[in-house]
Amino acid sequence: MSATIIDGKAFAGTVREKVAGHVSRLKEEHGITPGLAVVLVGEDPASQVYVRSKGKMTVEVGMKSVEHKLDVETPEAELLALIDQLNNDPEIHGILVQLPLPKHLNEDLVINSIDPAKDVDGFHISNVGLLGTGQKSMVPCTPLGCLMMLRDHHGSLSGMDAVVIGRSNIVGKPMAQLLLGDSCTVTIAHSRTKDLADVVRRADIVVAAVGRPEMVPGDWIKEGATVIDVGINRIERDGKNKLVGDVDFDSCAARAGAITPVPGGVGPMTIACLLANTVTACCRANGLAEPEGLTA
Ligand SMILES: NC(=O)C1=CN([C@@H]2O[C@H](COP(=O)(O)OP(=O)(O)OC[C@H]3O[C@@H](n4cnc5c(N)ncnc54)[C@H](OP(=O)(O)O)[C@@H]3O)[C@@H](O)[C@H]2O)C=CC1
Ligand SMILES: Nc1nc(=O)c2c([nH]1)NC[C@@H]1CN(c3ccc(C(=O)N[C@@H](CCC(=O)O)C(=O)O)cc3)C=[N+]21
Repeated sequence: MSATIIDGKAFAGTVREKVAGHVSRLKEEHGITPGLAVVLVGEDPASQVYVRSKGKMTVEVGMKSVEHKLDVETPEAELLALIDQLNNDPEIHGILVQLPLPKHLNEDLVINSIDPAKDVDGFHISNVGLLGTGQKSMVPCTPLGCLMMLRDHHGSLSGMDAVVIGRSNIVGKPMAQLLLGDSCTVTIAHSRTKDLADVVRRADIVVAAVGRPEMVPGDWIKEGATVIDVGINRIERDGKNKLVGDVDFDSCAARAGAITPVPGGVGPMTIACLLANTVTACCRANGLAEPEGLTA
């Protein structure tokens, strides 16, 4: 079997077009411009790539984009003061603090100081709790992007066996919640999982979010399964820098029914969902009907 390649880049383009439509409506009918603030502390290379393309796309869909780049040694009180200022700024509807933060900063404290209504990453403890109990929340962008691609490909996910490899707060756990919400039978695997190969072989849907280049080989994949590769790993091969995922693309594509590539899969959807969440937050903040099809 030769897999369908799920084109995340193209799908993200259609999501951004929808977002742009809502942005122009908000501007014309209500005189409101959705605003997104991104806070970057220090110079994590992965985060820099993300911030760059995010800023460009925010402006492309007609939103206001604000970037705060802080020194790597910024004291916690200063970061918290900036977040407080953004929480109280009526022109800012979404706040994203790039992770990971430098070691001297308490990540939980920082994230939980963001106004949950402006927490477009969906990492605040209130949003995590709302998602876990099936209530309306801000949904983390990467898992939301994965869910949109899965729904688009399969229609209903009800009753499917899903395995999520990775249990981080930003990808693995919220991904599992969303799949459960769509009535999958969900297994969360991690570094202590016994016989990962066996666990993955049972799955109709495999979401790999590990951070280990090409660790999932094709012979773990059930014939016809859908493979969503969240991994973003920079490696050197044949003297060249290359971006690869957490699955071995060629051997997995040979067995899967559908698979997302890296680059051009989950990454662009993450950014599109960030913009979607900002429009959703803006509508909610202004008591307006929120866009359909842009949330979980
Ligand atoms: N495309 C996108 O938009 C995004 C991509 N990413 C990428 O996704 C990947 C994962 O990110 P993130 O969740 O933040 O990573 P974390 O490092 O926070 O989590 C990795 C998870 O993988 C598990 N793990 C590690 N080694 C193994 C192993 N040998 N077998 C099984 N499980 C293992 C860990 O288990 P344990 O808990 O036991 O340690 C952990 O739960 C990275 O490549 C990252 O760059 C991240 C965010 C967005
Ligand atoms: N608070 C916070 N929220 C995040 O969502 C968050 C974060 N911190 N820290 C870093 C990770 C990583 N991340 C990516 C998003 C898009 C691409 C992306 O668009 N990738 C392109 C390739 C880009 C390239 O060429 O390097 C692709 O896969 O096609 C990558 C990585 C979001 N993260």
